[in-house]
Amino acid sequence: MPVTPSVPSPTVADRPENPLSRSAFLLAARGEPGPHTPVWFMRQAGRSLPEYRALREGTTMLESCMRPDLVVEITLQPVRRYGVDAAIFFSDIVLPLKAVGVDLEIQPGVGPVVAAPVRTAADLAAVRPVTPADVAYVTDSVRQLVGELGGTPLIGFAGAPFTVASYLVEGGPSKDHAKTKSLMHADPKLWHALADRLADVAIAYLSVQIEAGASAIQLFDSWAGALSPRDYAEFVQPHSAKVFGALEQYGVPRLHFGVNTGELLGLMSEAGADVVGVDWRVPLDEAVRRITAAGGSPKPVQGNLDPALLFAGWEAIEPQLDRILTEGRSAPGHIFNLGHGVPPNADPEVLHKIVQAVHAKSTR
Ligand SMILES: Cc1c2[nH]c(c1CCC(=O)O)Cc1[nH]c(c(CCC(=O)O)c1C)Cc1[nH]c(c(CCC(=O)O)c1C)Cc1[nH]c(c(C)c1CCC(=O)O)C2
Repeated sequence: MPVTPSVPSPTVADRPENPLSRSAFLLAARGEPGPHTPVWFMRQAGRSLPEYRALREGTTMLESCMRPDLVVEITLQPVRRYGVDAAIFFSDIVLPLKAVGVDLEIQPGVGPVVAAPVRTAADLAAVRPVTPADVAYVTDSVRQLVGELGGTPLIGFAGAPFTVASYLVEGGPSKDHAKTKSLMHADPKLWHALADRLADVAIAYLSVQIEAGASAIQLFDSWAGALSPRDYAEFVQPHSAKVFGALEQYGVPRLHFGVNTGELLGLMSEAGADVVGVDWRVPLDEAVRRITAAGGSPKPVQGNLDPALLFAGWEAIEPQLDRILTEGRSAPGHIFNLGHGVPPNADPEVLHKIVQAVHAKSTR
């Protein structure tokens, strides 16, 4: 019986002369031993950094994403300040929709708002995958970044079909995702057409980033935790699996993350992730058990400090780092991260201290 490799095939980053071949992040993502436990933070670039706020002054979020000078500088800011083991490309999950003409904006403090929500088959015509020509600024930005980052890998990313569909169907952020779930059940044919289209959007956008030099990708299904395992398996998993399947050819590690996905970890792993992101609700050793119980082999995991702990003081944070590092050892690889994004009011000093402490505590 053919055995499916659990780690991607070797890429250029594996050649010894490439500084990325020694990247702690890429080694952990492949389940191989490295110099220390790598750290990066979701939303490490952004409002928690004064240098970000200064640079963004007078430019909207989406305009910033289209200017390589800003994208490069904003992506590098947290790498310089924190010494994290990976950079994440500065963009947004709705950028590829904006790039093909979907009328939307990102409202400060609110999130993506869509002028004409997608609720009928006719509305779907507005949504198509990007071509490299639609996002030449992404290729430019990634190429420049890869040149500047040297031995620090760049993570490309996209929104997963469910999370992006939620913004399109609801018209903006939603707590209960009621319109999206209603559409799924009331008109499964339209739902599957929309999710399939959004899988193609993610594939196209991620391919552009990988072809320009991104060393890994993360598919954010931030809001998938709103679904029951049954609905996730029927309405979402096949579409996320299409994204992961299409990217397998590139051989870069594929990370997958959502919030409140404790009940879905096995299914999200099964969708084709090489690394499973875990929020703070499930300890990493238990996450590994859930991933393995789904029938797979153990996989590298990413996470999972509660972002609220950033405000609790070092005395409270440090024991949590020890606990998470210990629990993370039950996985073949552990990438330290928060359980969700850096809150805008987080203290950059605390994040810097966490990077240094995780490195010091895990150096082998
Ligand atoms: C759900 C989601 C979105 N965007 C994203 C997700 C998935 C990740 C997650 O679960 O947090 C992904 C994203 N958005 C952004 C990044 C950049 C890279 C990084 O992580 O440092 C990433 C990875 C920049 C951004 N995207 C956004 C900001 C803030 C805008 C600003 O600085 O004015 C940034 C830095 C805007 C945005 N865009 C979105 C939201 C919910 C918001 C926040 C609204 C707000 O609080 O203002 C949609």
